[in-house]
Amino acid sequence: MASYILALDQGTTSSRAVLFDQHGAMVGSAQHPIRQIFPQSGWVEHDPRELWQTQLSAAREVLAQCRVSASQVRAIGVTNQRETTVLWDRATGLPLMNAIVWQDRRTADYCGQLRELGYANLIAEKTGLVIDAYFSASKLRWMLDHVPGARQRASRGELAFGTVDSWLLYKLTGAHVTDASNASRTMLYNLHTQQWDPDLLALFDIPPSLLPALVDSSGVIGHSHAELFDAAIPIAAIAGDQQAATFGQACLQPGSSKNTIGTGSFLLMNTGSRPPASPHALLSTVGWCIEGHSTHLIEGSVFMAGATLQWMQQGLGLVQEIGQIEQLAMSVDDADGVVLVPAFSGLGAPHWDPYARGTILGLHRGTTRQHIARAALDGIAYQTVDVLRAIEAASGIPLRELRVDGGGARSNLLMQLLADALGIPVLRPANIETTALGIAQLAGLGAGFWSGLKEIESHWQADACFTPAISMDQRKRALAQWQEAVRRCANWANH
Ligand SMILES: Nc1ncnc2c1ncn2[C@@H]1O[C@H](COP(=O)(O)OP(=O)(O)O)[C@@H](O)[C@H]1O
Ligand SMILES: O=P(O)(O)OC[C@H](O)CO
Repeated sequence: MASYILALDQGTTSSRAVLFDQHGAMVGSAQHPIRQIFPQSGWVEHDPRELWQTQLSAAREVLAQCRVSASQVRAIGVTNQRETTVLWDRATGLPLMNAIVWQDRRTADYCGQLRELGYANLIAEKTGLVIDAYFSASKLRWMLDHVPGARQRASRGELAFGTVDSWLLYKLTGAHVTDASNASRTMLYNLHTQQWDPDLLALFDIPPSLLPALVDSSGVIGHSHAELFDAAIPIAAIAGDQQAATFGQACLQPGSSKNTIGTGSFLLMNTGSRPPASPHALLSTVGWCIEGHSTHLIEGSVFMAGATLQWMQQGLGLVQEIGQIEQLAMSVDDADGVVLVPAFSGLGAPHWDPYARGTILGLHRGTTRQHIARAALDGIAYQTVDVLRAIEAASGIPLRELRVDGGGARSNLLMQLLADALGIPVLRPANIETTALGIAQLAGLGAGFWSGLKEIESHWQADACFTPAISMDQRKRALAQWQEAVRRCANWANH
């Protein structure tokens, strides 16, 4: 009887379940969208119960659709939007409030105070992170300070904190665990000791009893509750979605890199068995931890990429379907001087400005929605250039090509604009669900379904290669205009 690996990919905009066969080929998938809750400007929340219910429904659906029984599933791997913070009651399993999503900026002022108090070097040295509202620590502190009674209950050991992986693992198995790839995004994990850091817990005023236990990214962690599927299934991997995508893109050697264009855009380079010495304005993060050995990555995180197109569809009502933005943008030769900086949630790497806001410059009477659509795609590409240049400077390794995946990789025009802006070839794999593939591979390795990295690498196949088609001069001019636009949107929310 054939057997399979089931990947659960809880992303920012949807919960997906993808089934893979013995060859690493996708045999089916199911997906449910997630409600985005915006209580105030700069705040973004998800309902944790919805994250779980949509994830469970997607898992059940893909099994039913493919007529695969739970006993045929050798292992489940869980991957997730990172940093997003959940706080729940250990006794009832109920969340105390909505999850605070990674894009949420409510703790920007508190993070600014930490920077002013001179904690930037200490935090960078211990965690590899830049002080920013992006990470979980300040979000968890906010919850403890704002949910009535939470701090007292936390100090009595009644509450549990987790990123979305922990929350899903808790619902699947009852265990309260996370792995180093997710822990390294909390700002509470020490990259060098590979443990939660007591000094940081004290700094953020977080009781250690809230924290999940640390487990390997690959290896059997537990089994799903029998009543969830028609048999208990081993859970054999956990990893943050960007790290899983790096694995799924077969970036297994130092120097290899990928960019995922989903809600945000995340460029990661493998730096081997040690954290990079000086990540500059980038992040040093754990890729995956197998048998206690961590592989490290350097990362540039951009907060709004594909989400810019969602805003154009849902916020502006410019198009019915996101795919139509590409058609609009293709009907003009260029953006005709319009530049769109998608700083809707501030700017991440390498600018780190929580008070920057989205900007459209260069409008004139002849500007059409086609030009604005084109400028939106350009803006997604130019943000990647800023990050790629910073990664090259930090690592000393010039990139010769870039592997790209995520929902944005569906757009051929965006892939071409990216190659034009970067000046290097952009490779799109046959399976752009590389996040799901990567976590399936980690689970397959952990459950002994696949023999090792050699077999895993053979799963990667190219679908298309986009090569730069503009001159160096054109690129230079476009990027200079972009840099100027970024400068002008800086600190906008404080004006
Ligand atoms: N045809 C398309 N062209 C460009 N972008 C697209 C297209 N289809 C989807 N997207 C973008 O992909 C993003 C979703 O990608 P996905 O990898 O599913 O993200 P996430 O994991 O963050 O939920 C959306 O923000 C959407 O704008
Ligand atoms: O849900 P995604 O794919 O946009 O990924 C979100 C990132 O993990 C945030 O750090």
